[in-house]
Amino acid sequence: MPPNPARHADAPAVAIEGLAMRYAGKTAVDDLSLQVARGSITAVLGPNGAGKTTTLETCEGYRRPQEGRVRVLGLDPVRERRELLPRIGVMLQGGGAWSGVRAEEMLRHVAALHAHPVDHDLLVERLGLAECGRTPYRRLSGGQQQRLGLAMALVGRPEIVFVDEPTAGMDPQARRTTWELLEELRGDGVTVVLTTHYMDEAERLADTVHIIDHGRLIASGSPLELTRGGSVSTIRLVVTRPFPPGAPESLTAALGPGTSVTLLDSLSLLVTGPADASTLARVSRWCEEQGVLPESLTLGTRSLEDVFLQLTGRELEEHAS
Ligand SMILES: Nc1ncnc2c1ncn2[C@@H]1O[C@H](COP(=O)(O)OP(=O)(O)OP(=O)(O)O)[C@@H](O)[C@H]1O
Repeated sequence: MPPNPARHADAPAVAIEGLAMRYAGKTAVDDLSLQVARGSITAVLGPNGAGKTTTLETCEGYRRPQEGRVRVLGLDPVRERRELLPRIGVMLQGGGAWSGVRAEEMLRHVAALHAHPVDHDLLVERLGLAECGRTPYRRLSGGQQQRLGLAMALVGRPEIVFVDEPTAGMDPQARRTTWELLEELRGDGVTVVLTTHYMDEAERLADTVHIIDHGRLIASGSPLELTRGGSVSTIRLVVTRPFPPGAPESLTAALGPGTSVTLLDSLSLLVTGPADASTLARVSRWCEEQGVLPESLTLGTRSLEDVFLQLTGRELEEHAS
């Protein structure tokens, strides 16, 4: 059946209900439900192994949901794959191109599969691929492979693109270009679903962030909603000698209700809550009572990093590759 964008025109770009996926009995995705609005950029954020790629692969039709239901543009990605495929763009982790093929040939090949591909030369220039057009895929740098993967996802003028860790391995310039490109796509009404474990990427780009950990959705909202407006609300305490046992509990008791304390490592901890003068004074009084010498006491705005830390008790980046 030829693509018919009018079918399910009111359906969300992505609707996932109760998705569960297991590999050899090990749970990768656990009762996950989320929706993606059309024309938005949505980031699925989580550490390595959280289940991001598996979730995306069910949306792309590469994996059949073991439990639950997945719809993309109102269509079943497995049963209605032929109808859906021309309408989606997919950037796989690890590129998805044949190892011996030249970059430009690969892009032309993918373009030829689509009825109305975008201007190939424009895409090559935009993504800085001109200089490596004749280079075999396996000889491209990691960042060039990423950029080619992105070009392959976009060349077919998709209504929705799934990009798996789009800027992993890219240099800062290529990262910025990629972000601008994804923002332009949103400006043109294209829906972008990306996975990332870069907080700054999610914070900068996404209209909605879904944080997942161990296959479960643990928080959803706009970056502003999740960080409560980025108000000053964290104190990072770094000390010169390891904290005594039970330090987080004892500091929590000293600060009273409304604050939470997370031990980051043996020499640093994060206080989340009102970071006002009285909290600061109590933290330094507690240091004095415990006989620990602060090396630094830093006020900060609550970031997605802090949200993740508070929800899981772990830092995201230490899990990042
Ligand atoms: N083909 C597979 N066979 C067995 N286990 C798998 C397979 N693919 C993924 N897993 C496991 O499922 C879990 C989720 O993996 P997934 O790749 O979806 O996570 P992710 O959040 O995308 O991680 P990353 O950020 O490292 O890409 C992990 O524990 C992973 O080891």
